[in-house]
Amino acid sequence: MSLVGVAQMAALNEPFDHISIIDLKDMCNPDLAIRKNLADHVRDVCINVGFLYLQNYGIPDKIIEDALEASKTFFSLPLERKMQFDFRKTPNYKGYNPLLSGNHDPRYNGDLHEGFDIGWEELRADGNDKRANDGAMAGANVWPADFPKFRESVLTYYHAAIELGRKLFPLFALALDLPEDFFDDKTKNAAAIMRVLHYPPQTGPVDDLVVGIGAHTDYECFTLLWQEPGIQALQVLNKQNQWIDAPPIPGTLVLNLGDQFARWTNDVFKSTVHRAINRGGVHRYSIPLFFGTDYDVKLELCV
Ligand SMILES: O=C(O)CCC(=O)C(=O)O
Ligand SMILES: [Fe+2]
Repeated sequence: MSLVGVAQMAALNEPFDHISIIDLKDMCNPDLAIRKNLADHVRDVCINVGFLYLQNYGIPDKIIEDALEASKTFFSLPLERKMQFDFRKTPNYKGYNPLLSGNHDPRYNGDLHEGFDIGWEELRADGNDKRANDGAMAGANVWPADFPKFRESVLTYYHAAIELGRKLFPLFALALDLPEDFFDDKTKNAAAIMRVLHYPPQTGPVDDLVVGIGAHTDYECFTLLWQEPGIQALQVLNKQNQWIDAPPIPGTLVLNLGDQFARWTNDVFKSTVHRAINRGGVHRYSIPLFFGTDYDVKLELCV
């Protein structure tokens, strides 16, 4: 059946009420039939939901723990110190985003989170860069010089997640019935902006105009999201406009599709609206990494 046929069937389906777990253990299996079987599951979820959990994603816990620890320390610094890295003062929006500086959904009063944005950078600057730091978001990252652990830990996670993202493109290609190397020449200097986020607890009377991050879709091909265990905040909108909780599931990352894949597939793949509200009474941290292609890739219909 063609993808369009599958999409027509999907349109008849019930709105989703949960988010599936996809096990990546067979992602690089030498047997194509096994990889294809995995890709078929991915395709189904991409057409119907646009959100999934990834299991066996291959990033060691220690790398995640270190990035979390360093992020907590950074966000606990005094505001004046953090404001030295204000993203509005840096080339192409790298650095610190204070609370309420963003507003993903203009109906609300601003996003109740602070963040720190980085783009491509080699961990060791030895002149052997694996790729060029070019494209629309080119420009150096900014880092607190007296807190080297922050750069080391956050960038180590960034590179581990980039490795994972690179392996996912062939899986998406298979899911779209394309050659597995379809994205290879389109992801040489792929867009890959990562944000470390801190959501303070939302306490007091519930005000629907106050959210951690307002309802939105992501822009790129897909997002890999690590969210802090044990704290429910992320929600995903289904076809009946119901908010479905996407709680952290131990041992998984969340993956959601973005507008670039939706546009590229003529909306066969779904870029699903989501938001986060941190009403659990505790501080919450999350780390999304937004994967696009090279900035100059032409989006020609691929299904
Ligand atoms: O923090 C989260 O769970 C969601 C973050 C998000 O949706 C985003 O940064 O685009
Ligand atoms: Fe998002």
